Amino acid sequence: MSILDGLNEEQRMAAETLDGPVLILAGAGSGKTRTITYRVAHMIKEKNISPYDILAVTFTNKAAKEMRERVESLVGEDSGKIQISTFHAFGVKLLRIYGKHVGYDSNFNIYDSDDQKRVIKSILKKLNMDNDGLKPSAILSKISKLKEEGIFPLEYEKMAIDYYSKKILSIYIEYQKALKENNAFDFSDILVYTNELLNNKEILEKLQNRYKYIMVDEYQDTNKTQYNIITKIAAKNKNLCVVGDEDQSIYGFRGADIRNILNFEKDYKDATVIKLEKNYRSTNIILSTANALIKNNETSRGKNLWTDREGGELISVYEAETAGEEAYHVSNEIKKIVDVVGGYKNIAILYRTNAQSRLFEESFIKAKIPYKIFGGVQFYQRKEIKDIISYLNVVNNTADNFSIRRIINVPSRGIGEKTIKRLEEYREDMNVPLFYAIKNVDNISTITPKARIALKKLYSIFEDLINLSKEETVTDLIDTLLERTKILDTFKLNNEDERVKNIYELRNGIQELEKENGYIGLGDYLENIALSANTDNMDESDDYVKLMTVHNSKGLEFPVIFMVGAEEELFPSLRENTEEELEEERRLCYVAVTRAKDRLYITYSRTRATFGNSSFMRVPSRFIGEMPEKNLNNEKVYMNSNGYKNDSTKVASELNAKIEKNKKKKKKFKGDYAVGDYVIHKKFGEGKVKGIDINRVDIYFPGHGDKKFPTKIASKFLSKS
Ligand SMILES: Nc1ncnc2c1ncn2[C@@H]1O[C@H](COP(=O)(O)OP(=O)(O)OP(=O)(O)O)[C@@H](O)[C@H]1O
Ligand SMILES: [Mg+2]
Repeated sequence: MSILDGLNEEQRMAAETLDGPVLILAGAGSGKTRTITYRVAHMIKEKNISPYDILAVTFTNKAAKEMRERVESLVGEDSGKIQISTFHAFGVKLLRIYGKHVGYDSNFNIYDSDDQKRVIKSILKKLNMDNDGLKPSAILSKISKLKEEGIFPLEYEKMAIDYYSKKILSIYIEYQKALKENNAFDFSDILVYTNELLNNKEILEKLQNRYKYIMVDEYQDTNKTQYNIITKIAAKNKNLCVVGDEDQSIYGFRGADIRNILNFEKDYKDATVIKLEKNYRSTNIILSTANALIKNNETSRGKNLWTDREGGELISVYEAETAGEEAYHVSNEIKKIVDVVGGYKNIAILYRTNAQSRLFEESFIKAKIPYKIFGGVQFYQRKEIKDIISYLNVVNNTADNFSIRRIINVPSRGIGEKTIKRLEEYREDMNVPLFYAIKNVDNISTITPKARIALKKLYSIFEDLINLSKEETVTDLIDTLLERTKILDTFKLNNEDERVKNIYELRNGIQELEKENGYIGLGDYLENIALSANTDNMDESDDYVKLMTVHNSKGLEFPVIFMVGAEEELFPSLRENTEEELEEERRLCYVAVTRAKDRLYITYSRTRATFGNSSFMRVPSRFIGEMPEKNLNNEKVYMNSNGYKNDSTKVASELNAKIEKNKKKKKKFKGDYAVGDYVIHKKFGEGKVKGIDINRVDIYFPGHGDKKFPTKIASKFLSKS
């Protein structure tokens, strides 16, 4: 009996080939993740390889947790010694140890997008650009993209020749400086600096000697920095096993580079390449549908995935009149099938954008269907929770000015704008963190006695918390924090019960965590929160319907999938219309379809409110038309015996005709704009018309995002390009 008995021949071969580079390139549901999980167990249990020698990188915390549990069930508690984590968690671990080499203290904080926005805003102010019409979120996504592609300020300087890029460059430089000054990393920087660490020969050698066997799941979605990190550490032993599926690369928009997996054989000439062709997940109906769909991608190399699960339920396609009716239909179907499919827990709703969740939520509440949404605004993003976390951030890292600024007057303690301005001036003059300016408030003569007392009180709270944090649990820390700041009293006074409840929930969560894991240091706790992701708390056994974006469903599987909102301009969502982007959307659809084990439902609506209240006529997604007709069971009103495709074309052309008619009608009073036209705006520069509504023109301006103008007055702002 071997652990590897649980694998088929090809999988087994991949799990047994331990020396040298191995590439497992295979389609969805073929057991890639299972293979590396078993491979790890086999190494430890049957090959006597020390668990400390192994580095396994997964795409999400959830995947890491699952892999660890799986390995544990196969080998026992040795699994705890293996480094199984996401790239980010691995990076943080290294930076805690070696951060000094890249200019960081080990107690660094991790900034989320809200923190990042605050940093950007303060820089815009500092550079006198806050009236330039630049959107912090647009700047941030540009900077992150540059980082993910490995382009740092020095390199960007050479590329930044136009007006807009030059502005971005100056913000980028200041931004990096600010993060370092506050001893904080943003998400991308965790990887960027981890990679930089590895330029230190001594450190690199240490890591190369330690991690003799490396495995990476979902390799098709690694970016350049992640690629570099792995390549460097693996360079000595070259025992690198990567698994992935080029047809599931869905993070190109965020800098993932599909070439990393496609060039593996070039990078490692002696690589063993293994293809897995048997799909264990889905019925033949679902699998053949996915195969047919992905064939439409030029870049797809074609797959011979097969399954012995012959036949299966046809894919149900449903056309709703409105988006609300779509949600209603889904609730109805769920009620019909829930008992047959083994409960709500076996059902997932996948959509293209988080915004679509609202209607489903409403309809599930009405229908009394238990559900949980993964993604959207997260618990830790709530104001009151962020406030508490900001206090803890300061306790953990007193250089963190942004966290201090956030809570300096929360709850209100009489510290006003003027006082803050004087503290900031002192901070700048003396070149110290804000924390020390507060400590030395007696030296700032311009601060009023009243404000001075308040600041001293705040400082003493911090002093006590910092002392406590060295020996007490995080729960104790929170209790003292609540008691000393009286933050709950303010909420209670204002009848903000929800906030009070949330803070208690936070506290209970910490207590649970401590019960499970014993003592947890403050730094570890904060890291845990910062790296937590949407799908972390998904428990397969809890009996509720799970709702999430297709992106978040990556690597997961469910007996029943509802793929909703299958409409042109939503899925595929065509932002800029390039062929490459369309192919990424198709890969996303392939991911959605292949999450389903037994049943797949596809729904779309003929109308959907997009801009504010107005309803837009919709066209069914081209992806439906690319699926084999014989696999689809149309519940469409327009269906007849000729099969789906004909109808799809008919419906589409009918809708298109309507849209054209509407467009023409609108053209009269909207000043002659048509979708696809280029226009010029004084402030935002050149933009492209994306959509026209009865009363709005929707225009995309590179660098500024989407802007909407009332049609009646649009011509005042815009001229034709
Ligand atoms: N040899 C096997 N015997 C039994 N079940 C298997 C085997 N290989 C895979 N499976 C099962 O098939 C399903 C899909 O496997 P897995 O999630 O590892 O596939 P994957 O290739 O990683 O999929 P994805 O591309 O979606 O990440 C799982 O439920 C897994 O347990
Ligand atoms: Mg997988």
